[in-house]
Amino acid sequence: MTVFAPDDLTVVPVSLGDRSYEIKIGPGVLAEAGDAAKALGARNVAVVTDQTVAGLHLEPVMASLEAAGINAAPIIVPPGESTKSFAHLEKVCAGLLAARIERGDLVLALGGGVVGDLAGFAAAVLRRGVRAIQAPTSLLAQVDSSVGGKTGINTPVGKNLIGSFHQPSLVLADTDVLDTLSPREFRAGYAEVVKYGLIDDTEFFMWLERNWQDVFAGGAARTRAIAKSCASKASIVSRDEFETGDRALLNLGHTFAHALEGAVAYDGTRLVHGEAVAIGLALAFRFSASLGLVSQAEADRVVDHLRAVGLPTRISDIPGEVGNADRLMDLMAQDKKVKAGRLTFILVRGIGRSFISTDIPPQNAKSFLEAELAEPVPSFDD
Ligand SMILES: NC(=O)c1ccc[n+]([C@@H]2O[C@H](COP(=O)([O-])OP(=O)(O)OC[C@H]3O[C@@H](n4cnc5c(N)ncnc54)[C@H](O)[C@@H]3O)[C@@H](O)[C@H]2O)c1
Ligand SMILES: O=C(O)C(=O)C[C@@H](O)[C@H](O)[C@H](O)COP(=O)(O)O
Ligand SMILES: [Zn+2]
Repeated sequence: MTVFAPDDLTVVPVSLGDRSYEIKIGPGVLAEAGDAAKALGARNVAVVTDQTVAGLHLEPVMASLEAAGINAAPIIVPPGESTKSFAHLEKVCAGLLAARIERGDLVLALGGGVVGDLAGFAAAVLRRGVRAIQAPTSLLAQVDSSVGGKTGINTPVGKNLIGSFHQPSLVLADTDVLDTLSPREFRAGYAEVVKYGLIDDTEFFMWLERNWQDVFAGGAARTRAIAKSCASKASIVSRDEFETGDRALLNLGHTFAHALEGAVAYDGTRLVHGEAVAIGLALAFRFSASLGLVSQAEADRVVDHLRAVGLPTRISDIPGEVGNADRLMDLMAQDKKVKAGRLTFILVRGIGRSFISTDIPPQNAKSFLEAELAEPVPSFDD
């Protein structure tokens, strides 16, 4: 259920019993940070952010907290995927302890998914758990990573392998801050928006095909896409918080995507998460087509949409070497959906018709990847 409140504010509830919370979406909602932290009973708030976001959006958040009588301490990390590491987790935890963040206090994650995952995980383990507010500043974080409580860091053998489920107490998605996001990062976030249509909402995918330019331009269509994405995620998370079933559908494209991110050693100059997801979505559709589950025409339609917005859809779109099929299979073997050594894939019978499959022989996946890697493909914007 999405509640449309006055003054352009959209509120999406996440129903999780005593861990329920609201996602507030709209222009200027970050100004509520101080009152929200006060209402949650915090005296001290540590604002974890990255250097880029700090330079653009930290000051008004600090001012809002201070105006509400809260002691606010910034903790600033370098931008980029390599910050989701043990080394930076240690630094953030040291900063939280130095700021004397107590169990009744709050960690406020101001940034993209990297800051959200890292700060959320630090909050989960600090003093065995303090509360967090997610204040997502990238499109990807507003439509996905700030919602649902997955937090964590990467390791050299795989993405997000160390982490915890730790739901935020509130999500403040300020649509104004997206104006400073780079076109590349906005596009990358859009891949996770498309994902919701592909999982179980054909209508939404068709709406995106018609309206993506308006979503990119900003205004009502963008807010609608963010709210719709949050509502989709909230619905799945509410029925399967700990991914024992349906929540795995949110991983559509991710078995491949995470292996590709690992293969480039989380080098964001070559590949950022949303781009990996775009390639992963295309691979999931082509893999499903190769298994006879979906028509090639339907797979092409998805690829056409991703390419129309400027997203990559092939492994060869990643600059430089990514390694061979064996390397990618090794990385996929560390996927958290592996059960008794068997890979789980999210496959599709159509657009909006995804399902969880645990019975794909590994040889099929390897042959598929070999074929994809052998494909001679000219250029990214082909
Ligand atoms: N927890 C989850 O459920 C979940 C879901 C999806 C993705 N993720 C994780 O999220 C991460 C990707 O998140 P991301 O795409 O936001 O990457 P990110 O956090 O690296 O942000 C992307 C870039 O945009 C910059 N940025 C962020 N907001 C900005 C703004 N308003 N203006 C200007 N620059 C801004 C950042 O400094 C960074 O350089 C990955 O680690 C991925 O694994 C987690
Ligand atoms: O929230 C989820 O569940 C997701 O799968 C969302 C994904 O977009 C996200 O990238 C998530 O971090 C992947 O989860 P993981 O468990 O495969 O690390
Ligand atoms: Zn993702």
